[in-house]
Amino acid sequence: MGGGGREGRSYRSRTQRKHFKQSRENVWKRSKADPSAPDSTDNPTWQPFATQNPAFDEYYKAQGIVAAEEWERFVEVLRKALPAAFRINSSSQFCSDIRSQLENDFMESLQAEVSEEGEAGAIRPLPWYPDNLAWQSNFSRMQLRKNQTLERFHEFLKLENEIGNITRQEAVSMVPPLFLDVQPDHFILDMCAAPGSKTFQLLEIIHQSTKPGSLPDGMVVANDLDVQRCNLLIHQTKRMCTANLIVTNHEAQHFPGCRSKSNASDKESELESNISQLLFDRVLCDVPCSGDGTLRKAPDIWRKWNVGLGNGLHSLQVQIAMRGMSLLKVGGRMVYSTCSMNPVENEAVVSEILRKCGGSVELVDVSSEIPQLIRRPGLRSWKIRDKGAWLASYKDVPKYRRTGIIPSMFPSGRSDVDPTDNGHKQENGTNGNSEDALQPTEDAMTSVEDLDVEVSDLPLERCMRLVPHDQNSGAFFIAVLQKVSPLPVVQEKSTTPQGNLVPKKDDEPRITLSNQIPEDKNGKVEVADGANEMCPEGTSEANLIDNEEEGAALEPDSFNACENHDTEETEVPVDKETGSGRTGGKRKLQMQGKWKGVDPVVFFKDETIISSIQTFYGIDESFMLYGHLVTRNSDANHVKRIYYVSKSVKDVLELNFRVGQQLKITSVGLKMFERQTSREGTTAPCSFRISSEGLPVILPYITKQILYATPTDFKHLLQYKNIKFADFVDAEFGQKASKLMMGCCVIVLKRGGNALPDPVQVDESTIAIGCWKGRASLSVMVTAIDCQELLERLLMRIETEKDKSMQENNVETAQVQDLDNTGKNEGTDSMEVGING
Ligand SMILES: C[S@@+](CC[C@H](N)C(=O)[O-])C[C@H]1O[C@@H](n2cnc3c(N)ncnc32)[C@H](O)[C@@H]1O
Repeated sequence: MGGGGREGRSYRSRTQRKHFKQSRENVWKRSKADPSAPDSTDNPTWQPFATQNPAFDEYYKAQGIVAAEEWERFVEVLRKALPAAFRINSSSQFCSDIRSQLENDFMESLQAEVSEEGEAGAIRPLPWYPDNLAWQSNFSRMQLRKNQTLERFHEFLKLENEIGNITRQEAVSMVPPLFLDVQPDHFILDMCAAPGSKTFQLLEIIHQSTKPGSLPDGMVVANDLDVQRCNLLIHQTKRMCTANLIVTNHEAQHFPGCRSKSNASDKESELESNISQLLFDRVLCDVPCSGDGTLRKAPDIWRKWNVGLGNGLHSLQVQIAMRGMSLLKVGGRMVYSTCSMNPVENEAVVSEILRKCGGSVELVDVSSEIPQLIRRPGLRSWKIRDKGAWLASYKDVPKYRRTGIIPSMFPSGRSDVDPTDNGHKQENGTNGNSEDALQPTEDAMTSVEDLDVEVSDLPLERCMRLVPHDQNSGAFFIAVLQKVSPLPVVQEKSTTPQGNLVPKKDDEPRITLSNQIPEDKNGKVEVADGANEMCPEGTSEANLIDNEEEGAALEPDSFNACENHDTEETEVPVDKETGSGRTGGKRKLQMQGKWKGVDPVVFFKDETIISSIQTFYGIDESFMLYGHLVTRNSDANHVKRIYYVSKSVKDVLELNFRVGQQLKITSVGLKMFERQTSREGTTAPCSFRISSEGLPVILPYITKQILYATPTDFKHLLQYKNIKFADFVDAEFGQKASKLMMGCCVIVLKRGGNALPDPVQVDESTIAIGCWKGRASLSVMVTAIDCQELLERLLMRIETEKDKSMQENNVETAQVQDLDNTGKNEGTDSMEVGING
């Protein structure tokens, strides 16, 4: 099982959050859908959400997802607002500091508040999540605001959330990635990934044991059909600052297989890359679902819920899961999950996967994994509700409903109907699809007890259903599947609605009627040839351009997308773009790529620029630049940002070129270098600065333009953003800084004694920031909010270290005290006072 380990992780950057901050809802503000929202009483037109639905009660009582005697408790908890849960980002440099703050400070102080007022619960780590990295808080927003201790906690949550050091995520939604057993060298496909909370977790896991400056061998492909939701995903994952992620925009059920047909001309590239097909070690299949497991968070679902929602999604869920299975390597693991409680979206889908895959896929017994997590076994028996009637097996389905209600929805998956039988239960003559009667009929209620329900012979008890009243959470369904051998050739249309088995002819595309999954040519692995895929509906060109401008990590060089970004993110004077490359003030014409509206990703190979960067920063040769840099612009003279990709991503990009760009990539790579467009910038020897997010990866390899600063001067830089060389407290540092070449430089916080390694040595605790060496001063190139966070964290660390330093009574003590004193002048705007204080 993978999780966020404490040790040996390489910490990633704390910056690159401007877009994220702008676009992301601040989840610590009151949500409209929060039924417990205290301020709602101020609004006379406000109506609480209905928190009941007779069709829901009838359906789930009959399915027996909880025992009859538990029903009242189950719905009572379902009607309560969900406690807020959040995860500490294990990739954050301040992960341990934040955890200690929660464990040693807030847990205690908040508990005091709770006992004073006689209320239950405060904050607590979720016992089943590794390393105390996931937490749950039981305070309402009103409570958070009403006294000083809680207010402080509220501010902490808001800041860390905004910075990206914590991520709000429903507790149960954190579970599926934990069951994937992810290793750092795994290729992982997250099929329906937006808004990306699980993608983020997966990235954390693959990064957790990498050393500073190295990258994991694995990678994540995060896919979603919805372009706007892909943007949310990109914003989420940007905080991870990873070079090991590709974001794609496909229908998951038709995700391209990228199978390369090797021939002589491919030989050269085959030598460089060891993949000839895009297969994955792990697949997360967190499919679209009816979402009734999120009722506590989204109480409007009470009103909208009907049985048709689940019935209508079953086929798509099977298709997506089957595509996932076909893209999974033999020996690989796939987790199928939904935030729905409905067996037709859960056990029925898992059963159909097992049936279709024959013995080549097993449902894994994970009962011994994450033992602290309370879960219920999957059901082996359920029934289908349609048009106000209960159906025990497919033969009960009226003929006119046999396209909407299909055999795979039933426990046996059998389609054995008498072709002359019209279905005996009811014929009401309507032909609508899947809207249930709002009020169950007396007949339907009585008939449910008399149903001769099918019982599956598959080991479905190995599936997991998390229910709200077991651990005060939302509900979730999880199944862990392992591919033990190649998928069988599907020779027959196995579970067609009509139940007729049609032998497959060799020249026909191998398609199973019930799920429409294209299967591959050799019949061993069912991988669709994605070469002819069309742009999915809804991904218009306009949408895609919006997408990229708002947040794609590897944006096309759209000129209007980044100017503000430059000026806001850095304190360095930055000129507006010259406008070269613009077409009449509008976005420049796009390069012709396979995917309409998405500029192709190209490898950046301009030797002059690469070697100028290498020389300027003295980048050690062991850091692979050639072949790892990509852009969206093939004109090197106009490239504004250069992105870095890991070896694994590089291999996939190369494969993608060989197979005719089957992947529609909306984002890839870690922004490493940005062209400096200010007047000062263009006269600097190197026109590319190192971006904040790329800095942690390249830091250990930089040998020039890098200096240590004392804690005092480092803190002053963060406080005042721009300091004249003569004004540094450490005059030697000021002098050294003045001798750097004009342009971007890196300032590393000096810790410990005076003997400093040269070149700079980097470990997990190294704190470094990008600065700009100008004519007379040094300017910080870090966002204001990141400066604030760094300052606070530094003060906290220094407070902890102060005692140690005092005991040793060395030179460092004086600096710590000095810094401590200046920290008390936090509010002052005067640099003079700050420095002299
Ligand atoms: C349950 S949400 C995924 C949540 C996500 N895994 C997370 O943890 O943040 C389902 C996602 O599936 C996407 N989706 C719906 N139909 C899809 C399809 N055919 N292919 C791929 N994604 C699809 C939706 O846009 C939605 O973002």
